[in-house]
Amino acid sequence: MPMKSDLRFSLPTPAQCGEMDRKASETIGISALMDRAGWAVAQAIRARFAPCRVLVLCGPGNNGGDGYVAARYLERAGWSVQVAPLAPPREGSAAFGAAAQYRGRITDFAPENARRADLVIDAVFGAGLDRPPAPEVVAVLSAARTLVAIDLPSTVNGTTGAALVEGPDYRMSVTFVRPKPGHILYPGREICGELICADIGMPEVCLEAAGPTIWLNGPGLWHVPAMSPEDHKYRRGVVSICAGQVMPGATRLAAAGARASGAGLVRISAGEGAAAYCLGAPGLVIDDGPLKTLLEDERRRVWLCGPGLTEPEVAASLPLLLASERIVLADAGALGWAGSEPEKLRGVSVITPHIGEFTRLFGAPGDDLVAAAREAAQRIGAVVVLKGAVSVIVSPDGRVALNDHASPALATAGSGDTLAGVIATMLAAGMAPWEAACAGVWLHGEAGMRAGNWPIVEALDAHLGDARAKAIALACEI
Ligand SMILES: NC(=O)C1=CN([C@@H]2O[C@H](COP(=O)(O)OP(=O)(O)OC[C@H]3O[C@@H](n4cnc5c(N)ncnc54)[C@H](O)[C@@H]3O)[C@@H](O)[C@H]2O)[C@@H](O)CC1
Ligand SMILES: [K+]
Repeated sequence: MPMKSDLRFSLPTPAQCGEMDRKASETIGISALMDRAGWAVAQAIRARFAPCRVLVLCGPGNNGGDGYVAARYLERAGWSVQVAPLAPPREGSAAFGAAAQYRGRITDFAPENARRADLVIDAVFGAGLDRPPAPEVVAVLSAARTLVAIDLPSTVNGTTGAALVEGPDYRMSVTFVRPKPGHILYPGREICGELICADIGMPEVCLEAAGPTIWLNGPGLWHVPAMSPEDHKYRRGVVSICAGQVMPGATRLAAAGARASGAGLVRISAGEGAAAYCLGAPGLVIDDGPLKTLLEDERRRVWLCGPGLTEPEVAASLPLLLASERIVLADAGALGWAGSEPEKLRGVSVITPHIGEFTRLFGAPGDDLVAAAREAAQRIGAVVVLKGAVSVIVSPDGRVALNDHASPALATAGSGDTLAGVIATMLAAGMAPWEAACAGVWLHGEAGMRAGNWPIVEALDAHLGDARAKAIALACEI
């Protein structure tokens, strides 16, 4: 069973929102929530636009109901408003009540009306969108000069962020209670424009009843250990890294990332290649002994295997690490070594593939990254960090964190090696694998945001300590 995490980080799917609405209908009532939702939309628009001619496109469901309410409040504020219904709401529904309360102008659901308006509000479909909208709907949306979505654009899958059809981009989307995964994941994120999440007083029990399993990554969802007067290097944690002879740079970057994010001690297991590392950073310990002997030291629990390793080098190390039941983070060369047989990675704690590595291991993920990463995590029993502009961090128990705390500055060679080092440090500090991976991805993103314009990968290290301090401070505030 997925563990319950803090609801403030939750990203309920549209299906879970349906569950939340059902629970809400037993307590606060949908009409009250709809009134607050429509009011929040009108407020967000009034705060960002000067009074202008508004057309509200209303669908048959509750999303349309929110549209009628927003129309009523904008009209009350003196704006020029028209509503274009796609289809009438079901009699007796909350949306039916909202439509009845709107007594303003009604017009046809037609492209020419959208073209004439200064601002078009899309209240056609929201969480209930369950198939691609008809071409007539897309034609009307596409005719708009400026579009604002209520909850979600009527073209975007709220669970996956996939565009169900090619459609227009929005200036802003106003959602309620919590963002949905489709607001965070690409391309939905880009289509939505500015995202506003309005508090409409949804009782927390309703959100809890929805049973969210997807979370927005951030401090408070996990806690990174702070510095303590009782610290010593083994308490902070030892990170051991398998090193190769051909590409020492990747190993060194991972080692530097591990040290800069607060590891107590970083050791490089270099075997016959030790000479290549001995002249590197003086704070590193280089081991030239056989791996088997190094594994006799029980304090060396956490191992990073993959950055800079050839497949034979992985073959000579990873099976030994797994046999000795170490906490292993597998990346880069280790993923290549597994090829299209991900089961070879069973026993590792965390893997960190980018989309190309993921595809080689598990096949193309398709439109639903979360579902694909979940399946992968279950298949190998390890945390999967699917790296991208929004990284997807999945535990085998089904918990998912979406990380949008990142910067395009991270899209540079070696950045993944640094990340692997940071996650290894979090594991060495005693964090559980999913939490460690979430924390590592966030710290790496924070360092990227602090590193300024076009940083080289080594520049990230200078910001990892401050990133960790910020994560600790933020988690205390929450
Ligand atoms: N979750 C919340 O906290 C709240 C949600 N509210 C609103 O309720 C919305 C969800 O309402 P509903 O569940 O009624 O769903 P929608 O209003 O999104 O759409 C439902 C209807 O559209 C039909 N439909 C879906 N896709 C279609 C397509 N491509 N072509 C034609 N018909 C299609 C469905 O069969 C259904 O009849 C949210 O998006 C939000 O705007 C608010 O009213 C109040 C609070
Ligand atoms: K909508």
